Amino acid sequence: MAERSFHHEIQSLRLGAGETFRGEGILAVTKALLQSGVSYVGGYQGAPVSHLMDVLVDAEDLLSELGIHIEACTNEAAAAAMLGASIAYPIRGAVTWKSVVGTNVASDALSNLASPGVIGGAMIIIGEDYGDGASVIQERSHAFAMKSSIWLLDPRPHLPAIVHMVEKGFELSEASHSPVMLDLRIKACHVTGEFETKDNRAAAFSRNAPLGKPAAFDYAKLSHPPSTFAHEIAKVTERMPAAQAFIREHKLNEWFAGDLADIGIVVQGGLYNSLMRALMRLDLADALGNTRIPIYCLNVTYPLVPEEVTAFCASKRAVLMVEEGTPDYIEQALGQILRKADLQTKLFGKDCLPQAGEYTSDVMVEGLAAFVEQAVPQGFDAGPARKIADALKHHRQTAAALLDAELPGRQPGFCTGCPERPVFSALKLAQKDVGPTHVSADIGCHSFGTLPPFSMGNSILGFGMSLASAAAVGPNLGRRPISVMGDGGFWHNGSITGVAGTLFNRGDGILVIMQNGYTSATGQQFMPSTIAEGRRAETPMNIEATLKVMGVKWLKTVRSYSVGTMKGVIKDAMTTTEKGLKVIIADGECQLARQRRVKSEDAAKVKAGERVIRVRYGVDDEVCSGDHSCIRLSGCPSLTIKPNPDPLRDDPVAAVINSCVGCGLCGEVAHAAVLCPSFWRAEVVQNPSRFDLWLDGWRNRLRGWLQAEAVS
Ligand SMILES: O=C(O)C(=O)Cc1c[nH]c2ccccc12
Repeated sequence: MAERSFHHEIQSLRLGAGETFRGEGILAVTKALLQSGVSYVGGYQGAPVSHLMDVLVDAEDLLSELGIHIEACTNEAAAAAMLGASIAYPIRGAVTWKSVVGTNVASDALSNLASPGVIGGAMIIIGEDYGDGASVIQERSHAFAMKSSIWLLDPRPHLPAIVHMVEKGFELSEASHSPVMLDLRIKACHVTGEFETKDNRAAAFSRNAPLGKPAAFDYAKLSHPPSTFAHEIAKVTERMPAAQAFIREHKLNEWFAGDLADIGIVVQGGLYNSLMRALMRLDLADALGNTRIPIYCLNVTYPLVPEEVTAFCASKRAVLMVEEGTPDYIEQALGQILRKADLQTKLFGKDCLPQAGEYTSDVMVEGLAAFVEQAVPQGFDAGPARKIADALKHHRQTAAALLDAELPGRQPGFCTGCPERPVFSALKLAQKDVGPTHVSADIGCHSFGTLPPFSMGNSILGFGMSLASAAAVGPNLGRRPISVMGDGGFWHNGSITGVAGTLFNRGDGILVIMQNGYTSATGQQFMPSTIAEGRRAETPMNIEATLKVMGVKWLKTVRSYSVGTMKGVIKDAMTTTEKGLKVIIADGECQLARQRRVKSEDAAKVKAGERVIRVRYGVDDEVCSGDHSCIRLSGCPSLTIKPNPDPLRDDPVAAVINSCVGCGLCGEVAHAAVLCPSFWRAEVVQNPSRFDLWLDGWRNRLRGWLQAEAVS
């Protein structure tokens, strides 16, 4: 169902003792969970951990053999809540989501989960969506670990290390009675490699072997006062020391020796590979992992183990803390540890490396060069390292200057045939007539409406929060704001924070719900109102019916490709004298999901000799005026330009390329904007019927006559 098929990975999940798993980091985690004897998994998909849920959903058969329950949670708070109750039992559970945003959503449940103390290991696998490839705001998840006494595992991106930390993570959770977070950066999720597998472990208690009775009632185990006061003390007096002892005894943090022994580097485990690459480029390490500067690699970034820190630093004149993002929590903690131990080791960190932004190997090359220059290790000349760093910087600058002149920008945008594109065309056209208003954007594929050619959105907030945010703008703007939300966002929280809130407060405004049937941006997962693959029968939730029951009176469902109708409905919503929330459901299946579905359905039909029609659009070169309004209004990747074949005209003409899926928007937009008669529509018929062949014969004959007429 989702974006990718995981057939291959699912086979790998069955590997036993002594075999070799090959694949991506995030999928190695799934195998590690099975080896750890979890009783359930849950989560909410999002980059870069979507695949963790997807592969487990696809591996339903294996999970039921092992008795593992899987819950596709409606949001991250629901996922955290699962752990919050299961910690009272001797069962292990793992949940996953993207961070930092998902952690924000989960934070209420998370605080409560972290209070009473854990019996069965509780693990949260967070996809740290930070850095150049990230899709959300840039903040650190580290703060959540610190404030809630949740231990933060940050394994170096190496499959055996990641798997080891999953397995040890559960033990740590149980030994210290605390939840743990396994923090996987984008690079760690996608790093490929191999590890030696173990047999999967069925849990002692699971769906196949139920506990049978509830936990004994114990008020002291409830995150409710006055128990919470005791929990707060237990966190610092018992759980933290137990965690530190476990981390030390099981050597979760790693030491790598080097000959420049009077300096050292402390690094977050997740940054280890980039650090090694940077050291290699500076001739300070080799490809086999041998380093000249000693490294203390923190596979657990919270809590720190002060004895380990002082042992590493005691013989060193200077250490560099390589810690990504802001604030520099670990560097501050190192400073305090050194000070309290009265060590004179000089501490470098954010003075050599940037305060903000991803620590790529390029960034680290510069920071390391600055560090060795200032730290002056004995018997070492920092000159060559500085030279290499400068040469690399110069090389990058030269390349950037050259590229800047030659390469056009390539913005991300809607897919070919996306049902959300026409809604923005209609919004643009409607605002031309009734004037501009505040467009409250949201998270999802529709957030691409904020980019050219639409460039619409005066604010964009968290997932499902567009309508809630419009509550402050509407009354003060004097115009109805338009909030855009996906069906994914509606179920994630918009139905409550937005719709219920607006109705309750008798707010006046417009909500456009993009109903495409999936949480598309995260990889086309199913959600409560998904109707694909017969889901309606199983989960009969329906947005239209839900809105009616909630009390929405002004409610219209419009086919999203009908630009003219949509424009009219938006204008009505903007101008009607009727007060209150007006909801427009823009209905159109995610085209990526649809193409995947239709492609296999059509292939089967063609094979069976059945008649199959594909619709294609094109532009008549002779009619196209070359003004390209169609491109400006649509932005479809299949709609482009080509040289004008007419030798008497030099303007390029519009052209539809082969990736067209026949959604028809180019024709529709032209119609709604009263622009252009140059679009044609064709039907490609496979396995034609006798009627098709007869019709085709007559059409050919007619064309022949007309051509003969034109020539004579
Ligand atoms: O998958 C992504 O990249 C997303 O941004 C989607 C998403 C999943 N969970 C969220 C919680 C808050 C904001 C966005 C998301």
